[in-house]
Amino acid sequence: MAASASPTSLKLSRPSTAVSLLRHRPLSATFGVTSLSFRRHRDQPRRVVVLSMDAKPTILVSEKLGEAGLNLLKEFANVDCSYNLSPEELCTKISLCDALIVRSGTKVSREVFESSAGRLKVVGRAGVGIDNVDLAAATEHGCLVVNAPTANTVAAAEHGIALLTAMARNIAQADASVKAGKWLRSKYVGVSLVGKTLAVMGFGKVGSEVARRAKGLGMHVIAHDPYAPADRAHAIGVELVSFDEALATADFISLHMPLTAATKKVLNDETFAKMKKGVRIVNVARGGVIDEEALVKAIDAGIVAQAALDVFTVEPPAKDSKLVQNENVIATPHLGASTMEAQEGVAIEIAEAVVGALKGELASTAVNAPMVPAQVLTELKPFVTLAEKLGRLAVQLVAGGSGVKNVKVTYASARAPDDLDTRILRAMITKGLIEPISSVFINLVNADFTAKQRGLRITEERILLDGSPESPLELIQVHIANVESKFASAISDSGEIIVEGRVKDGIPHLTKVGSFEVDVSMEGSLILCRQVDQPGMIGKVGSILGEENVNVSFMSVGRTAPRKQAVMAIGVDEEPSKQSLKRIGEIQAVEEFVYLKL
Ligand SMILES: NC(=O)C1=CN([C@@H]2O[C@H](COP(=O)(O)OP(=O)(O)OC[C@H]3O[C@@H](n4cnc5c(N)ncnc54)[C@H](O)[C@@H]3O)[C@@H](O)[C@H]2O)C=CC1
Ligand SMILES: O=C(O)C(=O)COP(=O)(O)O
Repeated sequence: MAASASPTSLKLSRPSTAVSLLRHRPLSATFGVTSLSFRRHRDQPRRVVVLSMDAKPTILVSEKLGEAGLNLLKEFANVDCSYNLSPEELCTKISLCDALIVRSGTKVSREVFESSAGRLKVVGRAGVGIDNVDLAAATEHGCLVVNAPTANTVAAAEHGIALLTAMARNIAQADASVKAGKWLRSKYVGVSLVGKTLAVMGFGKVGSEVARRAKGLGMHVIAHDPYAPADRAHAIGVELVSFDEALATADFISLHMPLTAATKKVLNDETFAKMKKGVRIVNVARGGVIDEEALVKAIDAGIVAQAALDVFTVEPPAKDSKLVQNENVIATPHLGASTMEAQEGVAIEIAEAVVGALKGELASTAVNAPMVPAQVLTELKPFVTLAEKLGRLAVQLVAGGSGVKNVKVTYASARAPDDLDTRILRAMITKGLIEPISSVFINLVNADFTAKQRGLRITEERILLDGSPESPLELIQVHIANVESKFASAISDSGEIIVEGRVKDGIPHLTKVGSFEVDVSMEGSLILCRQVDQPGMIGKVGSILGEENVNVSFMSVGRTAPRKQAVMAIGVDEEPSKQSLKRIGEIQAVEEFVYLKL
């Protein structure tokens, strides 16, 4: 059945409200001001609708944070600074918090997310390493994790260099002996750095700053990092080498990789055996990248001459730790990021990221969600709303009992597929598909995970259109296969439920249902009626709704041919009573109808 090309439509005028990508529920004071105008209801006064106005969010800060960051947080939220909480105390408090800010000393375990019972929306790590946060659990609970990846880079690099030089010249041991009244000049003869080879393991932000500084000390610097671009290394005169080559040639090894499954205990019995005898090791990364027992053995065997450690597998390490007590080891209590400057920097960086995330903005330092540049997000914003509404509408068209398993999303755009980032759109369609039929809250963080968990397979298809790619997208279609519909006209010729939408003047519009073309703004709620096309239908439906003061915001009729079948789409601001819907269904020409909440 072919539908007519141009649906008839009446007028709408309505500003769009803010798009929330990350929030579960409205959080801070959110004012949505809606002014409606519609020809058929000219006598109605303009209205201002306050959508919601909730209390301030609560942010728990569980470790010391710089003052400037705290002040930023306090402008927006209630801030609870509670340090040294036990795991049980943290789990108890967290159910009353919308955000949690930690450093390396707080374990944000699965239990923390479970105890939050859905309230915790963002965990901010005031620093780089997120190995103390259970990322999988965060994602499963739809909780965004953000970090502050840049503000402590220089501090960590400077600490690495401080440990390197202190170790080479026995500064810590010599200082302790002078304070103990000794004067052991021949015992503390050190080694020179100039001309020695330093292997930087992990050539990221800290690693490359260490390399730059070590070159300034006259060292020959090599680096191992399977993911670092060679040109970045060449630019500062560093050669990238294999792991084994780094171990075999280094006089000093400085560790700067994250702690991951791949880097856990990467220095172990086997790898110590590959090192040059007398090598010296600096670790400002994470204790877990070294097998600490193996390090003690390697020191005892003379393979490792000295080690300078800022980080430990368990922090603080045991008082009688053989490693810490070894006279060839110098240790600091995880001080890499602890400069006044770095702490003010990370505090501001994390406060901005957490406040932004609580406002529903996308964070550029998100660890478990797509990072989308601000200008791409601005462009996609109306399509984000459209995507969610299409998903919401499509799933409500499915007849009860038939499970949605296969959804295809088609994006038609004149932009090259690589220029269109659909991750947010897919997440919002998923949100629209799942939320109306479950109690789960979906956001950008947990959308893919939740879809997979529910056996919902979402495939995406791009259609490349001719023409000017001014807008990122022309239209989005959502197809649901292998289901029955409670509105048979929503099933297209291909046997799937199809809904299609476009953005017009910044407002999402429904432009197709099944094979019928309509044009109705997707705000408020929607009544879809299939009827025999005949005069007076709009009036009949309109007056039933008008009788109970239900405001019609938009009407559109898509028909196969004059006086044949037509689908009428009616946008309403208020929910009509069951009685009114029944009366619409009883209009003689109406063959089927459905009421949908957008
Ligand atoms: N002690 C302290 O207070 C501080 C410690 N850190 C730690 O320093 C480390 C580095 O931090 P950033 O440089 O900011 O991170 P980054 O992400 O900029 O750099 C990490 C680098 O490690 C590389 N890498 C990943 N797997 C590797 C592997 N198997 N072998 C070699 N390289 C690998 C990555 O490609 C990346 O280039 C992290 O573990 C971080 O937690 C950072 C700041 C302060
Ligand atoms: O940023 C990092 O990765 C750090 O290790 C710094 O840890 P901290 O914030 O000082 O507990």
